[in-house]
Amino acid sequence: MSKFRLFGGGKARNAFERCPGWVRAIDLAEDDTHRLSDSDLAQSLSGLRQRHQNGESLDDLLAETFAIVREAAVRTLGERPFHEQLIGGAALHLGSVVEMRTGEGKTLTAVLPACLHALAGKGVHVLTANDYLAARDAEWMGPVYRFLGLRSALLSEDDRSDKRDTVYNADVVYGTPSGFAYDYLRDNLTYTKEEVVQHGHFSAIVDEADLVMLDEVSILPQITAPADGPSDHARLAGLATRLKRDVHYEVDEVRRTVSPTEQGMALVEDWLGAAVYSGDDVGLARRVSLALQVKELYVKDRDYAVVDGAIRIIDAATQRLLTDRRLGTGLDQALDAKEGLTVRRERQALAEIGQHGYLRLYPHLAGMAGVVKGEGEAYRDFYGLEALIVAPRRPVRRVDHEPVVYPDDAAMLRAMRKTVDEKRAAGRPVLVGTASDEIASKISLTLQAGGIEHDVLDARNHGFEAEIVARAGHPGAVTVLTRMAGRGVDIRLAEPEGPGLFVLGLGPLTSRRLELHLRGRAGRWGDPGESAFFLSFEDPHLSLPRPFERLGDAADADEPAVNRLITRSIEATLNRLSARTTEKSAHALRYAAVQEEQRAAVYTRRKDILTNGFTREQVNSLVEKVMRSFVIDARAGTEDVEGLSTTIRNHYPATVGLDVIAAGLSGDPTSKARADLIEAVVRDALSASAARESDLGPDVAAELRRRVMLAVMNQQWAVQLRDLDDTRDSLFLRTAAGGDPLTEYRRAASRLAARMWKEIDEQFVGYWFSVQVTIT
Ligand SMILES: Nc1ncnc2c1ncn2[C@@H]1O[C@H](COP(=O)(O)OP(=O)(O)OP(=O)(O)O)[C@@H](O)[C@H]1O
Repeated sequence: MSKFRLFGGGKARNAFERCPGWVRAIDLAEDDTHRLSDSDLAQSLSGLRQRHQNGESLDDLLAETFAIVREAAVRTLGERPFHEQLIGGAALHLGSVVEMRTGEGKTLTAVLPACLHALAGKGVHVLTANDYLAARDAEWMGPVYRFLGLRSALLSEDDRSDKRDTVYNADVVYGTPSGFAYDYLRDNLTYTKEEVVQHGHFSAIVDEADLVMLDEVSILPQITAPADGPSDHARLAGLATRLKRDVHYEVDEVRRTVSPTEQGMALVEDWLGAAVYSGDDVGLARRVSLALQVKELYVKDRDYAVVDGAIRIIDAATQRLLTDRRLGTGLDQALDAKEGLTVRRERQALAEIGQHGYLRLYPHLAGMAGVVKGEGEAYRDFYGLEALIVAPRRPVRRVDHEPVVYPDDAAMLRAMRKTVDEKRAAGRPVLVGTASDEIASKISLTLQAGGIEHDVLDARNHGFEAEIVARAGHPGAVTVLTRMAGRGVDIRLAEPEGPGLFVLGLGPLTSRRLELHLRGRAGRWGDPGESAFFLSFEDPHLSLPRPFERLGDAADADEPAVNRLITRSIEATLNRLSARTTEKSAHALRYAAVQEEQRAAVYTRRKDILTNGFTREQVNSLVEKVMRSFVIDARAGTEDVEGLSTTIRNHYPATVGLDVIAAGLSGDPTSKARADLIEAVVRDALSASAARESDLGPDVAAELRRRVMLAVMNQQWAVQLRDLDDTRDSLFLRTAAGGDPLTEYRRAASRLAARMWKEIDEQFVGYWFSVQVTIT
């Protein structure tokens, strides 16, 4: 029996204690399932589905299901899931984040809980890092599902013309988080329930969880429309260049905020001749903030590049230029202005949800990753999930060498060429990887200069060429990898008894996880293998203490520096980098939570209306509520008589005369006169509503009530998203003098939410009476 280790505990630990029992039961069932015919095997799965419907829990059905799936995998793929995979699958079922080393077979592992959860008939979503992996896994595992009579489908990000409702009818859907999130957002902008494609959220299994659940939490899938925003970005960019860091504003690199000092605020207001910080125009305050943010936090050729007169964002992890990646409303425009380019038209978000927010919609959520160790706390904090390590099936035989540091990049590359040449000459397949595009291209040039033939696996579109992967395991083959290409590349040795793959990683340092991913390309399945890492003193992340800098300078040009202190310094750098990433994510999530809560409220209400309609009674009580508040909010005395009369007339065809209004407003809001006026207005509005109903006829009225309410909610939610964004960014400015921006933001957000709900009610009433209906 394989061992598995746990950190965390409590309830999770009790549940995991069942794993060994399950594994025994699955093994015991093996002979029986083995004897079943193909069709009987599929039949027994549908029998389990029936039993689940009759009340047996998924826990109770786990062993039988896994036994059937195991047999199906043997018959279709010729692969029999190992104990480690059974335990991994059970842990996924229990909703944890499972560490299974690269090559341990996570793809097949996920099929076990996916089939189990498919018994519930509510759809299981398997999410992975990119389209390529989703397509590969869906196709690869498809035969197992088909064999068992289950439907599996691929949700492709590229091909949006798919019949998506058919995709979601499948038992198991493979896709990317943003692909799923996009459909969720689209569903929440629809007007009829027939247009909705997702059948709710039940169970999600996330592959490459480290990337999807931790690193990319703040990726924000959005549906946008052009907005007509003010375009003073160019002027504000000019202003930003005149302000001085630490005099007029302060920068927090980790939180990625820029806050003006008192002196700075005074200067800005003076220049603009407007009260930027009074809170009246949060939009302007935000644009000032954005101008400062792009000035300080977005560095040209590190974070973005200007290509053919347009901004292209550089992916921090891969150093690759991203096409179509935007930073977010306002930021892109501020960046255009900073670079003196034509400012793009602003777009307004109609709907958005962070990847984290989307994943949290699933009551059952589980993840798997090659490395989980060290990140248990983040999974717990962000998702409330426990982390679990499944020990590798065979001990890793790979020899990992400590990183060594060369005086500069050129020396590092020369050493790389020498090492590659030696290993290749000895008949070993060699893989050279780096996180940086720049270094990757230099690797290739250096190898070329040395006459060393090689393939480059650069996964431009997240896909890699199968032939290159196939060649990569041959003796003497040299392959250069960029980071993303490392994910999921499965290099098989052409000579399993040979010395194994040699992996050489090159700086700059990024994260321990990436390093382990790269090293993990070698020594899979207990294969022999070896890995080494070369860095250089030019590495921007590597802050070595002074003596070592001198050591680097003084050293013979090609002599690497390696000693305990350097190793420790590298460790410290990696720890710092990962703490920083986690802190950034945590910070982003604290803010996102505010929006998430409001979105949940809006979408819940919307879903109710989409499914049940917006009834006549609901309309009436809304009409009553809105009229009541108009009358109560009006001031006593004569001054508001005209005002109130206009307000109510703007909302429905009122017949209440000015004299009645004047009489009603003669007392304070608690007076008898006021109560009478409320009653008169409400009665008048309700009878107008009844007339409207009968003019339209029941069917059209029902349709209109629903559509108007949904349209108003769509519109107001878009306004709310913009206001929340503006508030968030301008608060850094307003709270610069003190106070906690998050607390301020929460407070402001709830004020905005109250305003939004009130607007929704009032706008609904206005439209309900005024929308022209043409029946075609
Ligand atoms: N039970 C099994 N029996 C035989 N081969 C298996 C089994 N499970 C998985 N494999 C093989 O192991 C290899 C690695 O599988 P897979 O790519 O799913 O690993 P992984 O854990 O996802 O690795 P990575 O972290 O690199 O994505 C594949 O070639 C797969 O066919």
